[in-house]
Amino acid sequence: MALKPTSSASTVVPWCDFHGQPAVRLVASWGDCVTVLQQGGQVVSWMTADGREQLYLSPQARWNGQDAIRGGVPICFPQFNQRGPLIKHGFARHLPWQCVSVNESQISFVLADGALTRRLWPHAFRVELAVELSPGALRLQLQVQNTDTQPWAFTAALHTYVQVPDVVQVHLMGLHGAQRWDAVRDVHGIQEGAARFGQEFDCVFQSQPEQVLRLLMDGAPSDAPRSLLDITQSVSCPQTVVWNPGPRLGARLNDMPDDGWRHMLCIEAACIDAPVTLAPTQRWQAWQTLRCRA
Ligand SMILES: O=P(O)(O)OC[C@H]1O[C@@H](O)[C@H](O)[C@@H](O)[C@@H]1O
Repeated sequence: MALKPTSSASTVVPWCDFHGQPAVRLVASWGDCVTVLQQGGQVVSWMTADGREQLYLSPQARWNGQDAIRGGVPICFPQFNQRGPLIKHGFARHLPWQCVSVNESQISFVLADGALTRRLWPHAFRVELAVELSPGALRLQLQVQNTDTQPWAFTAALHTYVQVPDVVQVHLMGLHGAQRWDAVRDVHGIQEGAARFGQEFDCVFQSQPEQVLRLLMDGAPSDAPRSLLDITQSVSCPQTVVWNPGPRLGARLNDMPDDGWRHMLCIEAACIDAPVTLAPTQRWQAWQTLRCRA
């Protein structure tokens, strides 16, 4: 699974090096900047013009070109978590993707089936991730196409790691009244008020109509402005997964520092409870947007 910069013939790709791995960095004219790794088509940095990094990336992430990278926005495809026979969260985050276009505000990467993926999952497919910058905002658009002659089914998620000053101080609003499955306790219920963190948190929420999640990061140092992030997702993602390992599981994750759990919160646009079946040529699209409101 050697990672070599590849791109389509018509695109001149401004490759850069990111922890020894090929990546593409886009700096928009207004100063926001995004970096997408060839491995997994994974966004690994989104820095707004004020110089703030908005995504969490573990300082102990493994940069060997194969292991899943802890942070940024891993793409889970064609399987979410361990809900099927494939490796956890599917193979897409482990493989080299191809950069197919770069312009002043957008980078697109593609993963298509090949000999390796067909050994793991015997289907022809094309997955495209478009990463788009606008001032203070990041939009991730995922398109999955069946390029096979038979139907097949998948689950998927945009597994976004948001960087937070201190997760214990964070309020995640916008989920009040949502049905939730608490995967840590295996309990179904309804979310009351804002979600708060401090212990292992792993919940699948049923998305609500017009859902806007608002992350209020109170833990910023007192001289820093109070910061807010709004997160929306397409209706094609009927679930939102919220994950933080907390101190005990965090200490067992060897690709994360012991206190790493305090600085991240995963908010994932997900389509996982019912697999999507695509007929030949059919496409499915999903998106997630993150918007800073300082
Ligand atoms: O360690 P991984 O494979 O990247 O997965 C991290 C987490 O991803 C989340 O999406 C799941 O809900 C958790 O159950 C899981 O532990």
